[in-house]
Amino acid sequence: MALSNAPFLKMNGLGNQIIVADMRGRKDRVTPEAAIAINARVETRFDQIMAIHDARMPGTANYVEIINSDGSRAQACGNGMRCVVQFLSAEQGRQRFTFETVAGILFGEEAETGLVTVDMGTPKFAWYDIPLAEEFADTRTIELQIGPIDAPVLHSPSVMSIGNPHATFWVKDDVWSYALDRFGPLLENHPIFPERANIGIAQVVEPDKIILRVWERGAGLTEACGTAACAALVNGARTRRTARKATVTLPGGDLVVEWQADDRVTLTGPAEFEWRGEFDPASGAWTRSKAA
Ligand SMILES: N[C@@H](CCC[C@H](N)C(=O)O)C(=O)O
Repeated sequence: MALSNAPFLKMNGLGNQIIVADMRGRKDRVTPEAAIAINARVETRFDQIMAIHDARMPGTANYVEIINSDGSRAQACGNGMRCVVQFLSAEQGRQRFTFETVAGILFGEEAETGLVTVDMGTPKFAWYDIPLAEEFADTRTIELQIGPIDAPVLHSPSVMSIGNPHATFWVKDDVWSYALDRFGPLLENHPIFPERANIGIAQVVEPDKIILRVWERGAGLTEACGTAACAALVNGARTRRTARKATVTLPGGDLVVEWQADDRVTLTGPAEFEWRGEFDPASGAWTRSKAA
């Protein structure tokens, strides 16, 4: 028997294109084929689908699954979590939520200002946790063998996991002068990253100001990436380039990231509703709702 369509909201978190799929009360999942089909249409091009399922663990509001636009599954998505918090907050009239994700238990809260803060958990630095394909005693700076690319600074990133794998490459000049569209795929798929990696190019302007561009694993160049902003701040602080709290400016705008004394990392920024529709989680066939 065919299942009914599931409702979705098209949202964005600082220009990170997000589809919030309401899978509550259902047993099925969004398939990779559906994600690829949805992304193939210009109107629904997206970076991540955040699929909200019924809670599986006591004490959590929901289980949230994350699907990249290439159909792969991700463990964490900061901008998407803010969209989920804003959707549930508007629906339920309460501001604080606890979620289960593959990356662990995360917390989110919408403030009176409309900005949303998510607690993204604790960073991991061990090579096997990121993961890397070979042992590195110190992941604050690793040397990559990349072959003859014309940007030597793109050989020595700081690497870590904030649920998902990140490499932050530090540059002293303008982040826009680097052909991230060309280097991104090469670095994302470098053999040192057995599960691929999100690639950030970061410039520290002041200890509390970072400019960042990101090539996302499974999604390519995006306007903003919340977990990459967390990685830039944490990697910046552990290499003594930045303070433990900073504004991270991405093409889509600003995020505030703090690496707290208890080791947890928080991310604050906007989330915006665009339009709603319904879709078939198996095939990706969708229609836009007439209601706003
Ligand atoms: N847009 C995200 C990150 C989404 C997941 C990432 N592409 C991955 O595969 O790890 C964010 O805001 O954090």
